[in-house]
Amino acid sequence: MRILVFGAGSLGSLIGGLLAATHDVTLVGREPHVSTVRDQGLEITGEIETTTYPDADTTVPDSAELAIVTVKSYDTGEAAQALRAADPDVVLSLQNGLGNEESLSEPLDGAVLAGTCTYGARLVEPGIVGCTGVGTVTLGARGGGDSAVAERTAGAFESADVDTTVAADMPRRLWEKLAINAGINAITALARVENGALAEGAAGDVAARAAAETARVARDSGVELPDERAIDRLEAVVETTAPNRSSMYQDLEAGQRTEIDAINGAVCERASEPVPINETLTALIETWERGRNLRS
Ligand SMILES: NC(=O)C1=CN([C@@H]2O[C@H](COP(=O)(O)OP(=O)(O)OC[C@H]3O[C@@H](n4cnc5c(N)ncnc54)[C@H](OP(=O)(O)O)[C@@H]3O)[C@@H](O)[C@H]2O)C=CC1
Ligand SMILES: CC(C)(CO)C(=O)C(=O)O
Repeated sequence: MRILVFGAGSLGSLIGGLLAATHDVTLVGREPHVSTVRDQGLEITGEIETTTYPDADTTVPDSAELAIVTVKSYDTGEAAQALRAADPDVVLSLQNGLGNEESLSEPLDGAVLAGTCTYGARLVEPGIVGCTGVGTVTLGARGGGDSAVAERTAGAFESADVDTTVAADMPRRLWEKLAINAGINAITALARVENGALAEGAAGDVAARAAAETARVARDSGVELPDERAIDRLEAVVETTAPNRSSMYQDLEAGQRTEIDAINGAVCERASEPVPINETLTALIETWERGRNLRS
């Protein structure tokens, strides 16, 4: 399959690098990473060790069967515009947060699939990406239901040994992942603690309330997600990722913009009743971003 990965940072390089073992892959990213990959190949280190040889560029090729989007959520609109030149048959987002599929489907004609990914990745240096956790890609029709396109896409991932599940309930899964990120990311970033610090105490209670608010907004949006399910999933992820620094904690440490708009901000935007925990977390992170001139 001719696959284009838009946003060859940490996750895009890992997934694109793995897919390049059996597919014709182009990584679209930044210099000097893309020239290093073109010249020397992409080295994957950590929990998976291999070198593959995807093509790499700063602009999109003129066609693609599948485009995988792995930019940060605040760059999705720009990614969608850039992808018009490749006119991909199928577009798949593996990003965190809500609203990415909507941003992609507006300017693009191809089928847009929803996805989540529990692989962990970190760009170590140009040409080298670390796999910090072997996980699963879950994908399916963005509105839910069976999808032959999703089955074909999953087949392409599996033929490259990327563990993949096709799900007929992607809306619920996206909200469930959102509840986890809404509970963990901003709190660990603001308190500068690893995920495991939310296993007990006041911060853990606030995280559970953020997840429960998210579940309520999901139900108001027509997605069946009980509070207990959202809190159970949050607690399970806090336990399994206890030593991790959340991506938002890492963003704050690096002085970079966060994905707050697509996480707690997305909950606030869709809520028809007050969601005080999500509103507070959004306001605090946005204030930090404004103070750093990372948002207008
Ligand atoms: N890393 C991980 O383990 C996981 C990440 N995710 C999600 O995946 C998404 C990506 O995360 P991650 O890989 O960590 O982020 P990164 O910032 O490492 O990767 C995104 C890359 O896309 C590049 N990019 C943005 N816009 C363009 C453009 N117009 N042209 C070319 N390149 C562009 C960025 O460059 P620049 O920074 O210069 O703009 C950056 O290199 C997020 O939504 C994240 O939440 C989900 C699961 C796991
Ligand atoms: C699941 C979790 C919270 C793991 O750290 C994550 O997705 C993130 O940090 O963005």
